[in-house]
Amino acid sequence: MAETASNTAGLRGQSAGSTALCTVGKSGSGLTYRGYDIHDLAEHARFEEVAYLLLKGKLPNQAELDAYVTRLKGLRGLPDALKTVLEQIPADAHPMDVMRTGCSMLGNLETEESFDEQQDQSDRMLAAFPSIINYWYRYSHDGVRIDTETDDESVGGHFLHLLHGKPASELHARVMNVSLILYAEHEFNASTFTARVCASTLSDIHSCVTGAIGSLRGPLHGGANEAAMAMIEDWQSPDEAEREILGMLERKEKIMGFGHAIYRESDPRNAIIKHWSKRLAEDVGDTRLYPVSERVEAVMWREKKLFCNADFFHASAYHFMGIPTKLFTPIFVCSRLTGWCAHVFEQRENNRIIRPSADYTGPDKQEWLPIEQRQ
Ligand SMILES: CC(=O)SCCNC(=O)CCNC(=O)[C@H](O)C(C)(C)COP(=O)(O)OP(=O)(O)OC[C@H]1O[C@@H](n2cnc3c(N)ncnc32)[C@H](O)[C@@H]1OP(=O)(O)O
Ligand SMILES: O=C([O-])CC(=O)C(=O)O
Repeated sequence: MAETASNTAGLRGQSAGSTALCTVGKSGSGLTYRGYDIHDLAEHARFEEVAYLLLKGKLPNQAELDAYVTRLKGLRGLPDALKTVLEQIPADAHPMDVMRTGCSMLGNLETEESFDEQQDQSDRMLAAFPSIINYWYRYSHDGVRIDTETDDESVGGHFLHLLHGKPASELHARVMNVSLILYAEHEFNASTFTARVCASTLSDIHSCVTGAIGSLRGPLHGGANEAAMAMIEDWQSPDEAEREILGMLERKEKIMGFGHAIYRESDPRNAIIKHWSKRLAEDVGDTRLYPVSERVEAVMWREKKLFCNADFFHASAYHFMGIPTKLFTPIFVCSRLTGWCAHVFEQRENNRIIRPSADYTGPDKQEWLPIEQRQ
């Protein structure tokens, strides 16, 4: 019997292809999108500019950005057949399942007939995904059929407007903008790799994105922001949080929102979203969740030298903006969609079907047994 090659588990450290889209942790902890540093993008850019950068290959000039924002605004409406499907999905469904179904249904109604449509299809999903999730959420939870075609200038503002039924405050729109930028792209992470594998079979873009949504759903990946919130929400004080974390570490449980497959010392997105979480905590007068989060961060570093990844302070930041925990990972979808689609384009440009080999660990050759002789 062949031996398990444990050093290949999770394909860690192995190059599985090349990309011009993103660097992750190349010199310790760096993160760039097409060469632009994440700090510059989070400080100066609009998410729509970053989407343009990833999807069209360069930063837009003002006229191009204006036209792109107008274009996205015009793509927010949902076909009736999609609304009908969303209305069938129960309120207790997981919103990531709703996203997966919504994307797949959109692909049925507006099928990508040729790869020449890939840009248009990506723009459509970028504009329509906040509509899909919030149409379902508001219908199933509040019994209202919302008009998804709002006039908000940004994807993040559109999302919050649909969710709360009123335009987002300047602070909330700003934080959503930063959050969507931070989540947009991350090289060959699990969901993006899923999209690329699917693209490599020359499948359609909705299949690539639907598969990626499924990969992002899990708590070891995008689902960690939601899982982190579920972990910290009941802790009443930093001392209680410390006791609980020490207990979890003792029991060898995973602490959601910590650690990373690539970064070794820090995740550069953490300091950025942490800053905004603090601003939001001040805004809502929080004296519990933010201090609890900071203590968890300190204890994890002290005990395990494990650092917060992008997800941990997203939990408190989203919570302070009144976003229900179950909608955290769908927001990640609305952002990472841009990275997924850009990777699909890149895969298609220089395609070879992705098909690695495996080290066999099963039994040696066996004798065929007729069914009546089997135990
Ligand atoms: C947007 C994103 O997707 S970011 C990732 C979001 N996911 C999470 O936050 C879930 C919690 N974190 C994890 O499960 C992991 O850190 C992952 C999945 C992100 C990375 O997994 P790996 O690459 O296998 O982690 P890595 O090799 O660095 O693990 C080293 C050790 O630290 C431990 N460790 C890593 N993360 C954690 C954690 N969050 N809590 C407790 N222990 C951890 C591992 O169990 C491993 O211990 P071992 O050597 O005794 O088995
Ligand atoms: O890169 C990864 O492994 C996980 C991921 O998507 C991210 O951190 O944004």
